[in-house]
Amino acid sequence: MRPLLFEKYEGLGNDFVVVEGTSSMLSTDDVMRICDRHRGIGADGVLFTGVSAGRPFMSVINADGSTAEMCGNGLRCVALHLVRRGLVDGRTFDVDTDAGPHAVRVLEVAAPGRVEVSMRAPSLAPRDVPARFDAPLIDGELRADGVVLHGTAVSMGNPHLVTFDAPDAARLRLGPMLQDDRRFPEKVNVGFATMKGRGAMQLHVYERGSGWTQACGTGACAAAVAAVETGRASRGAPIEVVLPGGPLEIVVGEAGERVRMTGPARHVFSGRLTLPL
Ligand SMILES: N[C@H](CCC[C@H](N)C(=O)O)C(=O)O
Repeated sequence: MRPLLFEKYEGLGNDFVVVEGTSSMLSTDDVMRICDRHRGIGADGVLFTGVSAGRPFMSVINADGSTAEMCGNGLRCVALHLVRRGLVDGRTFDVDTDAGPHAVRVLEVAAPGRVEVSMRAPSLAPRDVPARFDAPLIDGELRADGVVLHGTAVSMGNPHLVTFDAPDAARLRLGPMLQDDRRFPEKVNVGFATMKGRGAMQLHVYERGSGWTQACGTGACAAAVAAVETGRASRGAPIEVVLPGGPLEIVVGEAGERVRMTGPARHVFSGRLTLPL
């Protein structure tokens, strides 16, 4: 039996258990039980954070125990946590993630919990997503379960497939199906977007390893990038991405530049549990 101190956070209803330490602290079973909304705390994932050798870090484990390279809503929650706990100086700092050498940059942690971050630059290269296509998938035709739709594959450090033309009636069926599509060897987060003019969209995301969530930060970034790459939105202009849990403001920079995401993060409660649950 071992105690575990944790903090519960949420960003637009995408909720996380935040633990100071590394992901080696918990087994896959621990994470799954912690995230279980009936037998545990309940969360879309567990975030591990702290400062190592003077560098803030974040690691992400999904509710099903799978590892994710990046988490946008989680990053805002971790940024708020690091500031609340006095583990970083000031309001602007870099955070190392498992998405490779380019740290993401927290630009501002403003009260009450409005956080602006500079996400790493997106990539549409199939090898980066990763995806089994010969060329970048930009409004490329896909067939799934007898439905013909068009999708754009984007890496935000984690893999995303965004479609603007999936029939609403098919969305609930297509989300889980496309998440496991064999063309995405590490599975994929699936975003179903509907443009509302050039500066706004509605978005529902079926997340890899967590299912339908109230919000997906990297999904909002990927959908904004896909909208720009397919001519549905403009670079440099704010795009309001409205998710079931609320809106995020995304600004897509020039090609190869970072994507800015602004939205809320909220500390819900502190807790202590005894493992194994
Ligand atoms: N399920 C995602 C990680 C969490 C992403 C999402 N919660 C966000 O805010 O970006 C994946 O496996 O890539």
